[in-house]
Amino acid sequence: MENQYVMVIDQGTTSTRVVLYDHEGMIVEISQLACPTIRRHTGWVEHDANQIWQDTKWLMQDVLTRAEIQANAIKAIGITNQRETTVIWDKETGQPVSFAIGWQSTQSEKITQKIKQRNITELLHTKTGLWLDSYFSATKVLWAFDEIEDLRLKAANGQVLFGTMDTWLLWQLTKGQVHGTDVSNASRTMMFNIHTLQWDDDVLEQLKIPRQILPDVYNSADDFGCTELNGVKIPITAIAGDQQAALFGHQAFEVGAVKSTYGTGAFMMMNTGKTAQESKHGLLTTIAYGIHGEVTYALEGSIFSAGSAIQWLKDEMQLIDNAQASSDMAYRSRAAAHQQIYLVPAFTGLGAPHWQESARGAAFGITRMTNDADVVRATVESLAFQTRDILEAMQKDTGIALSQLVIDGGVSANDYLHEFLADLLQMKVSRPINLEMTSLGIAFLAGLQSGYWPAQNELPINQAMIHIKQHADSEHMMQKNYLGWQKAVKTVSVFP
Ligand SMILES: Nc1ncnc2c1ncn2[C@@H]1O[C@H](COP(=O)(O)OP(=O)(O)O)[C@@H](O)[C@H]1O
Ligand SMILES: O=P(O)(O)OC[C@H](O)CO
Repeated sequence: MENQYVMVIDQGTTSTRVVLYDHEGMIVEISQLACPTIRRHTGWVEHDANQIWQDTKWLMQDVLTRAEIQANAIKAIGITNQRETTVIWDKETGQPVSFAIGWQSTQSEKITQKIKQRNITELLHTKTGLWLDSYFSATKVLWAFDEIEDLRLKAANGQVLFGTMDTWLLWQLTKGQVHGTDVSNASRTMMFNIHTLQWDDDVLEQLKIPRQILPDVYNSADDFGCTELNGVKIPITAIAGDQQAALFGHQAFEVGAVKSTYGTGAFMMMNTGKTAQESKHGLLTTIAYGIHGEVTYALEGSIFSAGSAIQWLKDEMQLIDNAQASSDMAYRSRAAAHQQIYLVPAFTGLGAPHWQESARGAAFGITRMTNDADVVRATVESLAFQTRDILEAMQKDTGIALSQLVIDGGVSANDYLHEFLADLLQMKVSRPINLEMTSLGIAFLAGLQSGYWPAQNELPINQAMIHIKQHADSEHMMQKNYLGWQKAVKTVSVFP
């Protein structure tokens, strides 16, 4: 395996990255471009799918150049991606019919409300494991059908194709040969039956979405065809949603193993093994990964605003010059300890466990003494409070009392967040030195399928971790703080 690498395409909400991994599971090279967001109206979050494909192609070349290797050193490619984000494109021309509709986008909110009135929420939930919300792809497709001339007809005639970001990139990489996705991504569309592992005819009939626009569904580790890079044919051997890939990256293979990933959003996931455990507390039942025709399920809590709240502090509020500064500033606020304030970042509604898509953000407890550092601290802390909401729901659903948590993703580099999480959750919280668990996970899946690694239990374990334990005297204060947060969230949920 010397001089051979696995190439990962990690198409996230904030950036697109191409990463090379070696046989020890170490990053050899990484190349990254920002993924610009288009905001045509309040609440809309879109991307230019063509631009993402052009950037991906460029990054694949750039990473080879930086690593000074040839394409024939790449054993296999894996794709991982922001989930739910919806692209529809013309089958003949390959041109998207509009911008990609981002997972955070609320433009299909009215459609979602209308469907809610039809009392099919339970049916959708039972079959897909998801709670009806504009977050998932199905209502985004319906929005496009309503808004784009003739699109419904073209879909019925099989002239257009639907895909999440993985499907779009796979179609491009294989020059239109493969229209496919994997079970983990399919399970986020609200059209896929997580029990039969098929697109669900009842759901499609209820929503009036024609089956022929949907991709073929593969295992997460599977043979997805080949792409040509500098004249060399390279197999694409894995696809998985970014959150599921991160679970795999942590090697959270045991039932009950949990991770929380802080990227643009934050997503806590528990491996529930072969059981599609239904949540009674607002979590999602989803597919973690599929290998050799067998799927592993997970419970998931989805937090819509994490890194996006940090970006808001930087871009709109201009309280920090860069994301990294948020940690020092939060510490500065705590040192001054004016008062506990709460910032509920419900910019695009609230996800799990509240599912209030019309909720909007608010700040509570502001006084004449409140300053910029306090707002930054409250924003960083809001990520931890939301994590506790999910953790409590997860413990109630499963009866499993967690004693530690592993975290990853760009925002988990924030030392203040890391320390505050340990205190608030009253447990040891650990983050790996390599925060790119998403790309590591898809490298593992691609490497397993291509024979780069022989078996799941022989994957390299080289994750140096930073561990933080709760402060001995923090429990009482944190309990008080958390009660304040719960009141704040409740208020936001009923406003306006
Ligand atoms: N030290 C930090 N503190 C807080 N946020 C950070 C820090 N470093 C990066 N971020 C945030 O992390 C996010 C990017 O994380 P990443 O995992 O790359 O996201 P994605 O997968 O959604 O593209 C950005 O929103 C950025 O603002
Ligand atoms: O871009 P991320 O890493 O926040 O991930 C987005 C999720 O996949 C949305 O469900």
